[in-house]
Amino acid sequence: MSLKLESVTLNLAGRQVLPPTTLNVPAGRLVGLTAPSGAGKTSLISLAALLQRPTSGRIILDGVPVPSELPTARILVALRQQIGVLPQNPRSFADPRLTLAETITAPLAFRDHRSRPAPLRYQEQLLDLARQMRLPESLLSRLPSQVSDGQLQRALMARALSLSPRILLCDEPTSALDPTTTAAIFQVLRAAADNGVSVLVASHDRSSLVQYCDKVVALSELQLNN
Ligand SMILES: Nc1ncnc2c1ncn2[C@@H]1O[C@H](COP(=O)(O)OP(=O)(O)OP(=O)(O)O)[C@@H](O)[C@H]1O
Repeated sequence: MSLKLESVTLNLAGRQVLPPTTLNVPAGRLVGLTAPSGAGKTSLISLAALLQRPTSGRIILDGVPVPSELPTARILVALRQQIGVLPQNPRSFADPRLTLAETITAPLAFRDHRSRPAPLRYQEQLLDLARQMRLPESLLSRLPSQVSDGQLQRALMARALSLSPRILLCDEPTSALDPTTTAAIFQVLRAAADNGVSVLVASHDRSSLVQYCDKVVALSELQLNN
């Protein structure tokens, strides 16, 4: 599913935190995004994830603009379920009461209208996702407070992949990882793109972006022609 942000802006607390920005991530492409701290990369990802509405501009999925009037909650949920998001700060995002197994399978439980996480029902997918993310099975019963930042980051990446998204948005996916695990994560992102997923990766690790991405863009370049 292709993702296009067309001259999107975001105002928060009366201030423009994202100036007009245009970005295109075609289906099957892995696009890297670099930006200085505070330039608006997290804001851009939250717009692309349909977690916030742009103040102006349009978001276009597979050529179809997302309505600027809030679509019904059901349509919005259906669209969001096609978009996997790895947040920048895993520690503040993860629910401290859920085990890694519950965290990873929570989107599957939500999709199936379960009121509680049910990792045993999704055991096969859980083990497959953990394997892809190089997470030992023995960690899956632990709480976020009982694992390292890098292990939690990999669990949240597994969560982002759990619904087989058609768009994947990753905010600093390897900030807490060693070089070997970083390479493994980028290989997973590469494989997702090769399977037709549109992948956007924001990272300060420019050398990994250059090594694995089809294209690396600076946020400032996306704002020049608007
Ligand atoms: N709720 C808010 N209200 C007002 N300003 C905000 C709010 N959230 C973020 N900002 C401001 O918006 C700008 C962009 O924030 P954003 O989090 O998108 O930056 P970023 O590029 O992801 O930065 P970093 O790499 O440091 O995480 C920053 O200057 C920030 O201070």
